[in-house]
Amino acid sequence: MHTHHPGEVTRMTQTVAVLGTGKIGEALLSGMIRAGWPASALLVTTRRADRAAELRTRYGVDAVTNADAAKRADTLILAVKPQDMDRLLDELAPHTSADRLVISAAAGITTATIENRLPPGTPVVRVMPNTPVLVDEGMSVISGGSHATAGHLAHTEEIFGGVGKTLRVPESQQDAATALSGSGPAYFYFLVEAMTDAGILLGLPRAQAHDLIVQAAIGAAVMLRDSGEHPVKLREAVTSPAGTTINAIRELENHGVRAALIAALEAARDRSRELASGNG
Ligand SMILES: NC(=O)C1=CN([C@@H]2O[C@H](COP(=O)(O)OP(=O)(O)OC[C@H]3O[C@@H](n4cnc5c(N)ncnc54)[C@H](O)[C@@H]3O)[C@@H](O)[C@H]2O)C=CC1
Ligand SMILES: O=C(O)[C@@H]1CCC=N1
Repeated sequence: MHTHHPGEVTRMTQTVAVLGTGKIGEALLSGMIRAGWPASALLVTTRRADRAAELRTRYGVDAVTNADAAKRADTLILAVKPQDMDRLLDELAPHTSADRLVISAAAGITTATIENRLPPGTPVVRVMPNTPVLVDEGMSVISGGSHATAGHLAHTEEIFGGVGKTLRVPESQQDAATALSGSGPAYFYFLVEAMTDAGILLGLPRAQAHDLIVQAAIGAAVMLRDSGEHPVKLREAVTSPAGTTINAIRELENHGVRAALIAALEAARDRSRELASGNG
């Protein structure tokens, strides 16, 4: 008896192209290969020939032109910067057809903007992934455009679900999701960097300070994910009466760290909105 994973048939018969293979494009490509996509079903496009050669060697995938990718691939994943999207859509439009699924990972760019530039009826899905897709702990936030069916969304989840979690949201929430989740890892890296500096100030060697903070981050992250407890409860459990932690917390409050984070994520959301209007 054979048991078929519903995704298997799709995977064997579908070609997926990653257009623009920079940081997020390559992260996704490597994740798809780890998740079992055959290299023969994957195409990439790049701006530079040496980059194409590098990706061919590293992953065994074919590097082609954007026009060829549009002709050959069933699913096109657009992973160029929002500022480069206009030009990419110009290159694709004459060669693609409405039976292609177009997935955009670009911050800010709406499905309507992409639909308007491609053959009428083209299904478009907007996804905001993040770089932890590199370690299969990504978060990909997904919204369908006006021609995206349940099947298109499921196919998108199959691709991005191989490298982490997925969540569907209405497209009106994508700018917020970008601020929280797309940019989110950067805030944690920033905190680790700052706290490692603090360790230096307190006299620890940099490597030890780094390791202590990273392990605190991992421990805290796993507890946040697995304990089912509210973050306030978890923090209270660390904060002993008249102890060390409360002294640190008072300084964080004095320096407005909570308000700073709220303002920071609001600024990221606003920038995502600006990028929608092609504001380089
Ligand atoms: N870096 C991140 O954490 C995340 C990035 N994104 C989105 O992913 C997109 C790419 O971001 P990054 O990977 O950080 O930038 P990146 O600059 O590393 O990658 C973009 C790549 O696209 C290539 N490119 C540009 N125009 C091209 C064209 N016409 N044909 C072929 N290749 C072309 C560039 O040479 C570059 O390698 C952006 O739209 C960004 O909003 C989304 C989620 C997270
Ligand atoms: O910084 C950016 O614009 C991209 C989108 C989300 C993460 N990186």
